[in-house]
Amino acid sequence: MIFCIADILTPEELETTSTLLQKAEFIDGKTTAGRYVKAVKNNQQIKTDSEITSDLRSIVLEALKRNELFQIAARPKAIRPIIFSRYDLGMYYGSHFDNAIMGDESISRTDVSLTLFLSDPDTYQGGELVIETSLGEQSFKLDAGSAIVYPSSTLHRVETVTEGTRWAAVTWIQSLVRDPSKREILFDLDTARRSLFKQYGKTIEFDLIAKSHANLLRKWADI
Ligand SMILES: O=C(O)CCC(=O)C(=O)O
Ligand SMILES: [Fe+2]
Repeated sequence: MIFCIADILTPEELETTSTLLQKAEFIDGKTTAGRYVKAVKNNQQIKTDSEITSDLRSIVLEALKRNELFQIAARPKAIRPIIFSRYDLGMYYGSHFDNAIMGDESISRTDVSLTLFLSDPDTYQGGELVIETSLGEQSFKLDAGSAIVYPSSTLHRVETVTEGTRWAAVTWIQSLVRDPSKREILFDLDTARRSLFKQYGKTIEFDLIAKSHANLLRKWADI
């Protein structure tokens, strides 16, 4: 499933993030691209070994940790170090899929990809994230502070920016539940369980759904 998650960052966090990004140093995005992807990657990425980057990463990581929808949609086991990217006029990231395994010393599998949009969509033209799905191509350009999570197995691209600058944060998640269809079942049960509890409290129906959710999670989680 593809999820759009609104307002991951608060307006204050968004402002701090924008201020820090303006001061950050950027390098060619090709430096972190694999052999085949280099040819289609034309963007800038923040230098990772700086205090600004660790401050930016903490803000986004904290925001992801407290976001309930992100937690139940992705079921994160590990989150890769967040990359901040910048697409100026003419920049793009052509069609590609993300590496299945990432990292050197600490490696993780990429199950879910995430883009957190950091620019107001009115401030740039182009720059849509386009994902190939079974229903055809779907194009996303979200509000600043909102994120999209989608299966890392998809082909996707970032359209050329034709005006302004597109800022974004991207990362990859190894999920506790590797199979997207199993994640979807757990997501639905979790949503139903929460809604039942909110409406009727701890009823027998709530208990049965909550128990089934927990038992499937126990069956499917790879720890
Ligand atoms: O910036 C985006 O929306 C996606 C970037 C991307 O696909 C990647 O870094 O692999
Ligand atoms: Fe990608």
